Amino acid sequence: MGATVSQDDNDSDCHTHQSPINIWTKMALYDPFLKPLKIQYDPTTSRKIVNLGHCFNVEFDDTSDMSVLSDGPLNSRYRLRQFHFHWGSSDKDGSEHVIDGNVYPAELHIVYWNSQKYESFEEAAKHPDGLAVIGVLKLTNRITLNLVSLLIQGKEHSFTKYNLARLLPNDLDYWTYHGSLTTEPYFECVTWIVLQRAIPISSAQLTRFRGLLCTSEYEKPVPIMENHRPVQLLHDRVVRSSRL
Ligand SMILES: NS(=O)(=O)c1ccc(NCc2ccco2)cc1
Ligand SMILES: [Zn+2]
Repeated sequence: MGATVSQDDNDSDCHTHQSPINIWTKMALYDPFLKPLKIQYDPTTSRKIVNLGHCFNVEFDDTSDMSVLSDGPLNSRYRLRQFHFHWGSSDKDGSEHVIDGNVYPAELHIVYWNSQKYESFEEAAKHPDGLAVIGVLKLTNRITLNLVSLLIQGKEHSFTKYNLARLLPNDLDYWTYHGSLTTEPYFECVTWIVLQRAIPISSAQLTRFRGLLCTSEYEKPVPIMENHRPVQLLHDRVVRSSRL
């Protein structure tokens, strides 16, 4: 009889840095050496918005260091690749990270890769310091209005001069921990930076998310009702906070 593989192979000892997690704010360790996030953004780098079937991405030109993230918990400069959202089948759930047991209706992920050490996003994703993802809850109408034309999987169209700053709160205090991609291939390559300021998102905007279809033109329409992963075990990790 061969060895039995645990149902969720993330329990095996080589998958102990998975994401998302429940952040118990009272257990987070204030680290005075954490710097403020430095977010440099050039609106001319936004390229297109695309329905990937399980979510939609706003994608950027990441052929040079035009829109970059540095400082914060990071030791390198990270280049902006894309941002996307996670949501639920109702306003009661949807976020991936959970704060003191509280689930939010949706979560934005702004995905950067370490262009100082690695040649490409795909290469960076194979290393523990390869990616940095900012998690935040915020939505502006321009994105949801664009979803109307992205209804079916595979659809995309140009999305230029987008001002990313509209997605971020003024207060950039954050929790940070080492974790993974929250979808396949679940690589443990992400320095997570979860903003402490959650900005409300309207129910109408969430409804438009759920209106996105994961089917193509010729199939029976199936909406992307939810695409958030359950929280994972913290194991030996400590979450640090940029604010006392
Ligand atoms: N939800 S997320 O921010 O953790 C996230 C971000 C990016 C990918 N990309 C998937 C991928 C392909 C090759 C390497 O990586 C998957 C998940
Ligand atoms: Zn994500």
